Amino acid sequence: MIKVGIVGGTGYTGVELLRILAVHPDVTVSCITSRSEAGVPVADMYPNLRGHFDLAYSEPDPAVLAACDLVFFATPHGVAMSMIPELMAAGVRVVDLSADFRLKDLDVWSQWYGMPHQSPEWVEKAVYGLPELVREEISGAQLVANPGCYPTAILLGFLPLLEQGLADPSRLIADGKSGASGGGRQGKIGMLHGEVGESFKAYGASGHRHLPEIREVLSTASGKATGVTFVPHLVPMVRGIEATLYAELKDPADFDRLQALFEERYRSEPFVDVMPFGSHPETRSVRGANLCRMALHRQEQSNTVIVSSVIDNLVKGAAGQAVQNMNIMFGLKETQGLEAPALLP
Ligand SMILES: NC(=O)C1=CN([C@@H]2O[C@H](COP(=O)(O)OP(=O)(O)OC[C@H]3O[C@@H](n4cnc5c(N)ncnc54)[C@H](OP(=O)(O)O)[C@@H]3O)[C@@H](O)[C@H]2O)C=CC1
Ligand SMILES: CC(=O)N[C@@H](CCC(=O)OP(=O)(O)O)C(=O)O
Repeated sequence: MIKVGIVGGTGYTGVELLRILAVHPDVTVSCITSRSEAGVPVADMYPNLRGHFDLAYSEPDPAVLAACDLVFFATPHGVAMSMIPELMAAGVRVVDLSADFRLKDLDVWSQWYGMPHQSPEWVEKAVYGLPELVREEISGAQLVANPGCYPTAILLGFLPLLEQGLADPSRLIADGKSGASGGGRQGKIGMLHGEVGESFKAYGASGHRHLPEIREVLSTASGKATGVTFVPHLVPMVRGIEATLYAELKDPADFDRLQALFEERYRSEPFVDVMPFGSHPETRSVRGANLCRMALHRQEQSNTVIVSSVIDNLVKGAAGQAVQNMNIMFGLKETQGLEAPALLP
């Protein structure tokens, strides 16, 4: 059994990790932290977990975490990087759900996250945990940087086009929409039901911290500098991201082979579903599932290919992908604990 610790177990992604790990046959959760709820039994706080966990929340203790085989950080940015050197020295493997190790360029990281990096020596060694892109590297990694939620939906949709050099990499557009759980559980006025309900708005149009992450991964994957316009939106739902992606095809004749190309690219991927050409994937079709579902479109009289990509931000966009990465790191069946279909309606 893999002995797992979770730092940040009261937040949305931490509790989603617990929900998934509750039925994972190869894992025991031995430690789950919260500073504000230390001493409170997990099942008292989250009754959906009654009967699954006897644990109570505890203060983060590096000595206890160092005794785990793997630690998940489901904490705000800046927390994991302060504890990583000690855990790495103890031989613990880590999947960090925050953005601390996602960007390779430290100056760009500091510019977007507003603080100096505390573990620069581990940034280079960390592997960006998008299994559909770098599965082999993940299997040997000690530290995996779990991708951001918007980047997961956007990268999976753009990758087949850029890997094959079919689209102009300088003119990509990603229009992202997220449910409010993407903002986390800590109180923010902008996330109150009275603010989010019956409303729909763009935010971060002049630049969002996921922009450098999307740009860096696409540039590495395509071998070319990539120009992406990314605008996120907040929609009045709890879970889910829909990303509508636009790319200019260099040669319109390639439209005829795009569907086959996407199907081939993801044929052996258990967590990517390419729907029939012209479909409109819905966020509710992936709610609770570790799945990115996508579909291609061609708008009439244009060379623009449109990809609609949906994920559950808390599952394929966070906790599910983190467990997928753990499975790969420990040589388990990649789908272990992640096979449940979406909840619908
Ligand atoms: N929500 C989403 O859809 C996604 C989130 N992420 C990322 O995952 C991480 C967690 O997100 P989310 O679950 O939404 O966040 P929440 O705000 O819901 O939860 C944060 C958790 O971290 C703990 N925490 C906060 N500060 C510290 C600290 N200094 N030291 C130790 N623990 C701390 C909190 O508990 P306590 O304060 O009691 O210790 C809480 O359990 C973030 O980096 C987020 O950006 C990634 C993809 C998607
Ligand atoms: C709706 C909402 O607020 N979404 C968050 C992104 C979700 C998230 O937690 O970002 P990471 O995946 O990088 O951790 C935001 O825009 O900052």
